Order: sequence, then structure tokens, then C-alpha cells
Amino acid sequence: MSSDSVILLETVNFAAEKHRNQRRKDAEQTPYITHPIGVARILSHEGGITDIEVLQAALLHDTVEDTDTSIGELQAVFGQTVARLVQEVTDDKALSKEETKRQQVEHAPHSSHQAKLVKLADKLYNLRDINRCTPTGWSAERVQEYFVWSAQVVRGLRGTNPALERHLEELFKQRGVEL
Ligand SMILES: Nc1nc2c(ncn2[C@@H]2O[C@H](COP(=O)(O)OP(=O)(O)O)[C@@H](OP(=O)(O)OP(=O)(O)O)[C@H]2O)c(=O)[nH]1
Ligand SMILES: [Mn+2]
Repeated sequence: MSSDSVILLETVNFAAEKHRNQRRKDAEQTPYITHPIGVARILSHEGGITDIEVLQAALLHDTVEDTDTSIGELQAVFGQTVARLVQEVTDDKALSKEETKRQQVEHAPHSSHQAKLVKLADKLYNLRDINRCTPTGWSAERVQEYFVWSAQVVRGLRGTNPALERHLEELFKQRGVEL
């Protein structure tokens, strides 16, 4: 087996253990790990990304935000680049929900190319997931607001990966949201 495969198995196993008690907000309560795996898969299969550190960051991208994982832990296990990428896509928990959303819009254009890739795939997965099944308790208005806000973030990520951006543009168009 190639060393890249070994590294990816180690990374997906780490993420699975960290997210083991978490579920998605859909009616079936899908195990949360389907999301980070799906984000990494979008990058490889649709974005044509082979950069191992980007794929690792995708697998780990919600561990610091949503589990007891620290950036220091990621740095010790996976190295500085992967840890820095996860840091770049992690919301500041000290901020209010509203401020967090504003910060994502503000930070998107200033993030690294690698972090932009992860963010594009994260948004693409979540918007497709909403179309597949509305998260529990979300009104039609909240869904529409999520699309409008996501478009503001994606605007700052453009010029990064044409394939992913094409898919996102189509999803926004279906909701009447201008990118
Ligand atoms: N569409 C969808 N999203 C779900 C589901 N379960 C959990 N989520 C997560 O919910 C987040 C979007 O909902 P929000 O209302 O914005 O976030 P919040 O719950 O943390 O406040 C995403 O976080 P994120 O990945 O950190 O991305 P981002 O929204 O912060 O960019 C997404 O991964 C689900 O069943 N469907
Ligand atoms: Mn995510």
C-alpha cells in the first residue's frame, strides 16, 4: 500500500474516533463522520485534488470546532501544515453565531489556496445535504438564509477550483441566489 493511503487511513480513523458520538441534524441522525469523509471525497473525485495535506485537512476540518480536539494535538499527530489548514477553517467559538457568520465572509478571501479548497468542498457538501434532507427544525426561511450567506462566503473563495465553483453556482442558481 502507498504511504499516502496509510496516512489517509490514519487520518480518517482519527476523525471517526473524534466524531464517534456526533450525529448530523437530519431525521435519520446520520453519523457525523459521513460529512468530513464526503468533503474529502468531493475534493478528490470532483475537484481533482491529490494534495494529501488538503485531503487530510478536509477529513479533520470539523474536529476542533465540534470535538475536544485541539490544534496542538493535530500538530503533534499530523504536522504543522495540516494543523494550520484546520485552524484556518475553524470558527472562533468565543464569538456569537451572527459574528461567526460575518467572520467567515470576511476571512474567506484572505485564506490560503489550500484552505479555500476545503471551505469550497465543505459548503458544497452542506448545500447538497440540505437539498437532500432539511436539517431538523429548519424552516424554509432558515434554509434560504443559509444559501444566501453561503453565497457571500463562496464569493470570497472564487478563482480556486473551477469544477467545485461550477457546482456551487448551479445550486445557488436553483435558489435564485446570485453568486
Ligand atoms: N446541511 C446540513 N448541515 C448539517 C447537518 N448536520 C450538521 N450540520 C452542520 O450544521 C452547520 C450548518 O448549520 P448552522 O446553523 O450554520 O451551524 P450551527 O448549527 O453550528 O449554528 C454546518 O457546519 P459546518 O460544516 O461547520 O459548516 P458551516 O456552515 O459553518 O460553513 C453543517 O456541517 C445536516 O444534517 N445537514
Ligand atoms: Mn464542515
